[in-house]
Amino acid sequence: MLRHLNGLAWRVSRGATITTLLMHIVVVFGSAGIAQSQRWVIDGLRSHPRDGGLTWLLIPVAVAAFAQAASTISTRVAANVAVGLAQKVEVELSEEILGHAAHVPTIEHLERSDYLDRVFLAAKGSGALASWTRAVTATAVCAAMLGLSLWLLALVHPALLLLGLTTLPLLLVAGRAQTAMRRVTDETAEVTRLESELNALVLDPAAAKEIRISGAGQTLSARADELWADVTGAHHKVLMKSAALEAAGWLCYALGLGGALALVARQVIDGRIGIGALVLVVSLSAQLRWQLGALRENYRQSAEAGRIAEHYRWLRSYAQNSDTRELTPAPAHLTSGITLENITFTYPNSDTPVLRTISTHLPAGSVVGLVGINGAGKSTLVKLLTGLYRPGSGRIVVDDQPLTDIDPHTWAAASCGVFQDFARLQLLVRETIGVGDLSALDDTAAIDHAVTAAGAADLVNSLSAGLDTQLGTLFGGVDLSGGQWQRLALARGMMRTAPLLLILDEPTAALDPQAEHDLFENFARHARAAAARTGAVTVLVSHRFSTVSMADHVIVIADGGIVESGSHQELLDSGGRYAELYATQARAYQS
Ligand SMILES: Nc1ncnc2c1ncn2[C@@H]1O[C@H](COP(=O)(O)OP(=O)(O)OP(=O)(O)O)[C@@H](O)[C@H]1O
Repeated sequence: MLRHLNGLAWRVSRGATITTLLMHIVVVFGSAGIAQSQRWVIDGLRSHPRDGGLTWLLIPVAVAAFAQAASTISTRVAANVAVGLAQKVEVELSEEILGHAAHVPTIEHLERSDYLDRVFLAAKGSGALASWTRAVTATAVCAAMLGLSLWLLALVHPALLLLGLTTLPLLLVAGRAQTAMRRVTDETAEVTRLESELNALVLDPAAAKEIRISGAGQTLSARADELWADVTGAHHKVLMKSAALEAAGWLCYALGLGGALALVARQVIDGRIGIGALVLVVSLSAQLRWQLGALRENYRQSAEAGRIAEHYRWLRSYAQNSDTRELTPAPAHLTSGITLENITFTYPNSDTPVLRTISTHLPAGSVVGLVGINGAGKSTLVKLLTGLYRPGSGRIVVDDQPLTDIDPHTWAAASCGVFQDFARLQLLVRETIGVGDLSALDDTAAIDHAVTAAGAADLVNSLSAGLDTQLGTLFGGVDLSGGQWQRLALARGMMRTAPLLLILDEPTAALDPQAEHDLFENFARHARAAAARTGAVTVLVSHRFSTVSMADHVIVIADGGIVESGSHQELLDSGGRYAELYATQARAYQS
């Protein structure tokens, strides 16, 4: 991972990478130079006669001034350049993290809290991760400065090396504190996510209506505050414990330092070493304290980045593992159609199967209606067909090829659809429609065609800047009614002109009956054109029988299985579940 980050840093700015490295080397030798030159000056004062001139002072003073200037300037330059470099690396890393999250073709992981925790921690920590190289280099620099200081001390008296030992407890404590903090951060990730979600909900304009009317805003805020108090409470406990251990570590170091100063003072009094050595030890002791603090802090940052790197690696391997097999692209045409063989499915966060045994054939070029009461599993079946979820058992076969052998990205590119929980993309109108087929994002003619097919031409023409109108109030654009947003979602779903699978999952729920009728006629034309070109299968989920009756073939789902199938008329004639649902709806319309 560190190699990957170094590679990223090198790619985004070679100059900054080299400058940081050189500046760090100057810092290491600069600090040792300062201490050593002080010793030369003091010892020189004793050994040179007072009336013998001061030319001997020139070299040590020049070394001291140069070392001081070089060390200070290099520290500043290294810090500033490293921050700029880390920011650039962070941008690249954030893109990679979102790329890994988007690369997974299914969506079941988005409902797994362990996955979401990892994404949350990796995305939140991308700054720390981007600074990993800097933190590791700074740790190495501090360790080198510490080593150099200890070496200079050993030159005064070998016993002073023991001062190095007294720094160990402090370093051990830093490692322990880091491990404890990592554990508590990972353990509280889900609660932290929930707290952010609650706060976001209070500010979300879409949820604002219900929250204001129900007066739940304060309750949600209070709940978020409670969760935050839990998270900070857990962190606080670890911090307090670490602070106590750290204080013990510093005490150990202070005792060592006191002993070292006493030893050197004794040597000076006995005339075994010069007073310059005492000054050197005092100067190095001050530096040691600073070096230790910096070592500890940089180590903490390195360890923190290492923790984030673990989540990042997990995400990367999760995204890569999802397509390790040899896969073939989706076919250009369907000849036989799509077959479902003994499909079962249970959501990852549930124990109750939604689909028990689904076996059926959806012929190429046909329009298939899916019918069933709320919660019967219609949308779930649609998600399995589009490859957003994988069946628990059984298989989906496209012509004669199992769907699991088809590259999911090409299958997604061969599918288009409109779902009941369609997205309200707050972009320009042309973008919110154009993302339905990224290759045609800049193709105004294709977008106009989709707009007309979805019956959204009047809507687009009524907007002040037409296709270039900004949508949504988040960015000062216009807001639309539910039905108008839905029409744009429909236009988006119609951008792909040669799909193999067209999905309409209750696409017209927000439209009035006349609008629905017009829309379905338009859509049927689109579906027939696609069927003639590619043998596309159209799956239509609707509660409105006037719409379902236009399908070639209707499948009734109940209790996790298919209870009836046939044409609209056949099902009415058989007097089964479909006829019963139809009669209930007809009565409701009459009354
Ligand atoms: N992400 C999910 N995690 C767990 N359970 C889910 C999830 N999505 C749906 N379910 C459950 O699966 C069952 C089938 O849901 P599905 O959305 O497929 O029904 P549906 O037939 O499309 O219903 P509706 O007509 O209301 O749209 C329901 O009991 C629902 O609660």
